[in-house]
Order: sequence, then structure tokens, then C-alpha cells
Amino acid sequence: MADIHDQFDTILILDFGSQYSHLITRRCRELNVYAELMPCTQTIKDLNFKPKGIILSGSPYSVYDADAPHVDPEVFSLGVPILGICYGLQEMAWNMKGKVSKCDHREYGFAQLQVSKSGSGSVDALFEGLGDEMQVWMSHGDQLSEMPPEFHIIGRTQTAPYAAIAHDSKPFYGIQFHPEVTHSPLGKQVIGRFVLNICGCAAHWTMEEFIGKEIARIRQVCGPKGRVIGAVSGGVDSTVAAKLMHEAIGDRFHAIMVDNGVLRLNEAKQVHEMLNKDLGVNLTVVDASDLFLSRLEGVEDPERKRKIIGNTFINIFEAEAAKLEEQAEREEASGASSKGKIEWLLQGTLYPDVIESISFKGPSATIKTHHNVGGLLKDMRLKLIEPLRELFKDEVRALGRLLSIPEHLVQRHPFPGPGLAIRILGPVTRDQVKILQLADNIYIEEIRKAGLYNQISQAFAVLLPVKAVGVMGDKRTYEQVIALRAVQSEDFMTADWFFFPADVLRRISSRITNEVEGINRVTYDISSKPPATVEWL
Ligand SMILES: Nc1ncnc2c1ncn2[C@@H]1O[C@H](COP(=O)(O)OP(=O)(O)OP(=O)(O)O)[C@@H](O)[C@H]1O
Ligand SMILES: O=c1[nH]c(=O)c2[nH+]cn([C@@H]3O[C@H](COP(=O)(O)O)[C@@H](O)[C@H]3O)c2[nH]1
Ligand SMILES: NC(=O)CC[C@H](N)C(=O)O
Ligand SMILES: [Mg+2]
Repeated sequence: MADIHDQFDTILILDFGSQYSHLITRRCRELNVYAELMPCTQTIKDLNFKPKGIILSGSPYSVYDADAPHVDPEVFSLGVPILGICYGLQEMAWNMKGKVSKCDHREYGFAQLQVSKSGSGSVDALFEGLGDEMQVWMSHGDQLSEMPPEFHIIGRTQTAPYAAIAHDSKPFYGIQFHPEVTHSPLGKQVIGRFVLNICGCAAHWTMEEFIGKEIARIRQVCGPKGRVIGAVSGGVDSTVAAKLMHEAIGDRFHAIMVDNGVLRLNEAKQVHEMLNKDLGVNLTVVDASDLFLSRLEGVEDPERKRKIIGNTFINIFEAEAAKLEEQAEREEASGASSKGKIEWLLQGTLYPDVIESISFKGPSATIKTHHNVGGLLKDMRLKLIEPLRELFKDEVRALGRLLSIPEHLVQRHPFPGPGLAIRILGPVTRDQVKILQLADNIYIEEIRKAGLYNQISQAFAVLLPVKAVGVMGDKRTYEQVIALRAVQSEDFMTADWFFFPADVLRRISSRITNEVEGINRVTYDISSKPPATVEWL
């Protein structure tokens, strides 16, 4: 079966747990080269494709630590170019009998890299055409103190004599700085020199290319008769996935939206209209709010909420698939032509969901279980089809535009599948859901009115399980608190809180306390990710 690696040259990024690993992947893709992140524990014999090049990421570890993660030494025999970044450089040198030790002063910030010239005056291919000197960004406490044999220096900084090295005869490179962060202004070009010039990757990773190839792949996977049901939420990801599926297999695709009782105000109705009217996708809305809310009764633990919702979603999808099949059998019995079995469940899973679930982050790997990755049932009958599994959000939006999905849909803020259940910090009840729906609706309405919606990556209200004292109409009140969250983020792996004009916040706060019964106080969340996360649970 055609595989993405057969269709696009692939750069493999081995992740040693750096907070910037996913940025390396992004930079490659911005250069139109397909790149994939895998944990550093990936063994070469179990790799089901051959990369055109490998990048070793940074890491919070030191290579000489007893518990430090190490790469499968087979990577060095694969015969493809390798670039080590920071820890990646140290790991490569350590493997090749160089020496890594603690720096006298750990270095965190800008440095000037002097590019070294060879005897003939030429610079290394990694820095070709980028000048004699470049500003780079460093974040390390260790450095190379002795060169591995058969390597030479291609760049140095004031404190790091071996800031950039290359093998004498093989395409192996190491750099102490981080080219993937924007603080290294020429960093993307350095990555470009590696993936394009040194690895020789074809730069054809574009959404235009992806659409055609993905539609062909979906047709092949589903066969001439296979039918797919799709979990759609009205969010960007599932909408784009549904539209792509519709293009690929037409009415053999059935979209299903589940009202899980923790959607936003009037959402089921709005999404129904939007998908039917704007996209022509046939959609069934299943009201399963009683089932979800009864299973969530009394549950406070965030991970349990996520798992209950993830599992219940699958129960509903399987039941709906069974209903559709029974209907097809009845039609067939009454003489209609036969329809294929529903074998597949479409999900709008994105690459960050996958990265957060697989990446190598040391002992405390799981931060939270995204309902569509970690919350799935083990013995589910439907097979998953996830056409966006390799894409970042901005790639999905670009894909959506190419599929002529209206801009207001493409620009929608993400909304998590577990919905308001992970924004109600205590137990979830219908009353609590109602309060949060009303507050959230006012918040988003005012953001739109102020023309700020598209400047914010995601905004929502959170209902806190505490009560505070207030005064209204000269009477004492003792009611709950709403926290407002708004963030700006490139890819939701990191995020900054949004700087609201004060008058907008004032209006929001005043409307919420006036219009939402049960709330007498509103706060604004000024935490970035990290150390916080976007959602509160
Ligand atoms: N209420 C729902 N009904 C059916 N499927 C859902 C629902 N909520 C989430 N899903 C499924 O879970 C997937 C992941 O949800 P997620 O919120 O990450 O994506 P999205 O809703 O498509 O897009 P966005 O991130 O922009 O909200 C969705 O793509 C969809 O397949
Ligand atoms: O579909 C989803 N199912 C989930 O279980 C889930 N948890 C978080 N999110 C969304 O992911 C982004 C990052 O959120 P966190 O910083 O809270 O992990 C933000 O956009 C969150 O809204 C989810 N989306
Ligand atoms: N950013 C990094 O990869 C750091 C690597 C290693 N932990 C050091 O301090 O040098
Ligand atoms: Mg969503």
C-alpha cells in the first residue's frame, strides 16, 4: 500500500526530549520537506522506511549520565547524512569517541558563530552562502571538549571552540546551537542546507501535492466499496478531514457528530447547519448527552473524565456504524444494490496529538491523554483512518482553504473533544454545563465584536469549583468564579497568554457577572505554556 514515505522524501528527527524537537520538524516542512519525529529509542531494524537524512535533537540529559538516552548506533551505518543539534552533536561525538564534559559556565542565549574556512578558502556545505559569521542561539551546560577522530571544526564561538563540526569523509555534522528556534535568524537556512543540499531531499511537501496523493491513498485503502463513518465535531480538523473524505469516496462517507452534553451553547445545531449547508456533507447528529453525563457523574479526576469521554465516543460510533449497516442490509433485502461494510472510522487527529503521545520526554511522559489518541478502546472493531495524522494545524488550515472550506470555518479556534468537561474543574452536572456555556458564549461574542477573534489562537472560559463572596444590589452573594483563558500559539505545543485591551475585559466581566446566574467573579489567566497547559485539565 502506498505510504507517505514512498511519496515524499523523509527526514527522520530522533527526539531526545528537547522542548524544541517538534520545531525541527516544522522548519523542515516549511522548507517543503516532509519530516517526522520519532522517539530516540527507535531502532533502525524496526524502521519501516528509509529516511533521506536524520537529525538528532537536543535533550535535557547529559550524554555521560548513567540514565542518558542513546541512539541506536546502527543509524551511523545507514549511509544517510546525519545532523546532531546540541545534545545531538554531543551524542554523535560521544558515539565516535570524542569527549563531552560540563562547561565552566552554562550558556543560555545568543552567541556569534564564526564560520571556519578550509585551506582553499571554502566554507562547509552546511553554511554555504550564509556569510562568515552568524548570530545563533545556545542552550547548554555541556560541550565537546575533545574532537572525535576524523572530524574537523567548521564553526566556533567565543566559548565553544567546537561549536560546529563535520566528519572528514562522511556526511555527519554536529552543531552546538539551535537552528530550529527563531532566535537563530539564519537557522532555517542552515537546516535547509542540510535537508536540501546535503541530504538532497526534493522540496515537494506542499498541501497541493498532499491533497492529490492523500485522496488517491484513501481510495486505495478503502477499496471500491468500503464505507467510512467519520467523527466530526465542527472543528477545523474533522471538517477538513470530512471534506477530504467526501472528495475521495463521495457518499460512501457518513459523518457523525455526537452531542456529548458538554458542547458549547447551541453547538450541535450550528454544526449541523454548517456542514450540510456550507460543505454538502451528510451529517447525523446523535444526542448522547444523557449517557455521557451519567458516566461522568461525580467524576473529578481529569484523566478519568478524558478516558470516559474517549471510550464513550467509540461506543457511540460503533453503535451508529451498526445501525447504518443494518439499514444497508434492509435496503439490499428489498432489492437495492449492495453496499460495502463499514470498516473504518475517520478521525481528525493531528500531528501534535501524536507527538504528545509518542515523544520521548523521559520518565514523566504523559502530560494529558488526548481523547482521540490515548482514550481509544482496545478492542474496537472499526479501524482508524486519520488523513491528517501527519499534519500541523497551519498545514490543515492551508489544506482547508485548498478544499474551498469557508474562511470562518478554517479560522475556528480549536475545541477539545472532551469539551466543557475539562473546563469544569469539579464534577460535571447539567447545571454546571449551563453556567459555563452561557459565560463562554458571552466571552466569545465580545471577542468577535472587538475584532480580536483571529488574533487569538484559542479562547474559552473555565468554571472553577470554588465560591467567592460578592455584593449585588446591596445583597451578599456567595457564588462561583469564571476564569477566562486566551492564548496565542503557533502550534499549541507552546503558547503565550493574550494581551487584551482593558475595556474589552471590563465589558466581558461585566456581562458575565450580570447575565450568568451563579457567577459573581471573573479572573483572567496569565499563564503561558509551559509551565501551564492551554486547557486547565
Ligand atoms: N462531538 C464530537 N462528535 C464527533 N466526533 C468528535 C467530537 N468531538 C471530537 N470528535 C473527534 O475527535 C477528533 C479530535 O478532536 P479535536 O477537537 O482535536 O479536532 P477537531 O474538533 O476536528 O478540530 P479542532 O481541534 O479545531 O477543534 C475530531 O477530529 C473528531 O474526529
Ligand atoms: O481534541 C482534543 N482532545 C483532547 O482531549 C484535548 N486536550 C487538549 N486539547 C487541545 O489541545 C491543545 C493543547 O492543549 P493543552 O496545552 O491543554 O494540552 C489545545 O488546543 C486544547 O484545546 C484537546 N483536543
Ligand atoms: N539543549 C541541549 O540539547 C542541551 C544538551 C545537554 N543537556 C547540555 O546541557 O549541554
Ligand atoms: Mg474539536
